[in-house]
Amino acid sequence: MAVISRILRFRPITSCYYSVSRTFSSVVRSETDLTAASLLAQNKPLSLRREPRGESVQWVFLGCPGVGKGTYASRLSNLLHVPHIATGDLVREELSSSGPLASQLADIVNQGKLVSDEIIINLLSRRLEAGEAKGESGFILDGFPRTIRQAEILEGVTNIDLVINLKLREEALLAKCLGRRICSECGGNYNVACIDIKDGNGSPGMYMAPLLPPPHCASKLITRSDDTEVVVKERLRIYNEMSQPVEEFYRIRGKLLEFELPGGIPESWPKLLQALNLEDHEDKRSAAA
Ligand SMILES: Nc1ncnc2c1ncn2[C@@H]1O[C@H](COP(=O)(O)OP(=O)(O)O)[C@@H](O)[C@H]1O
Repeated sequence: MAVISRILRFRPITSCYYSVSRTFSSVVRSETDLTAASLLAQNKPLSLRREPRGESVQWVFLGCPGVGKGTYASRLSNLLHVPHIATGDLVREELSSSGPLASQLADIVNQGKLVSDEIIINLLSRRLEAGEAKGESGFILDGFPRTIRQAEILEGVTNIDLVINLKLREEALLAKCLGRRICSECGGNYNVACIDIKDGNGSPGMYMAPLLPPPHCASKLITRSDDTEVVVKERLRIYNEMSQPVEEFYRIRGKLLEFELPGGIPESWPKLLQALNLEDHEDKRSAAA
């Protein structure tokens, strides 16, 4: 089983093998050590040997706020039996705790800014270590990496198989974010926005039905505090500035699969499965459960 926090072996240019036991977080902290981060910073060749991890995928979802990363990452996680790890969820869990980071994080998140690489990597490594202790293998990351530095660190500690870049027409993104609702009891994600873009100027129309909650959740819906118009616009701006370069990072490494969402879940899910060569997967009907 290989997760990021396991023992990694690096082959530096001297050609002898070093065995470096590092947690993901220590890669960031110790800049002078022989780590993936420092080798990358010095432009030294790095060869990473991983232990076999069976069939578990190590995938990443990229895409603007509101595009639907959580929806499709969670469906694929059910289908492929690997954990869906959303760094936004890790940040929100920390926010709702009384931990020392909570008030510092609230200010950052409510302004639509990015949390520091160090904090996010600490949260992620804690989550990966807890998963490893439970015997998890593989992952679908959602919301990480979001900066080139995060992508370099991730690339330095493990091999990402595939990066799915979800795209949605810009007119729909803001409405999708503003329509997001969460059930305060079961945590279910819904969307009350009804996107109905008419044909025009040579572009086809697009319809995305709302994703309404079942009756027992309907009276318990809440809106994320960072899903206001001002904050969503800032998050979209920051995505374009800080996270879009991550797409290019993976494109030049031949790992990027671009996927333009053709509409809502009924149209998009089968097409995504097709693009991933999973259309014949036996569990696909239960994936949405
Ligand atoms: N990889 C990351 N790096 C820095 N900040 C992050 C990261 N992931 C999540 N966050 C913080 O958590 C917030 C919510 O993240 P997320 O739920 O992924 O939102 P979005 O809907 O914008 O994709 C972000 O606006 C940011 O403040």
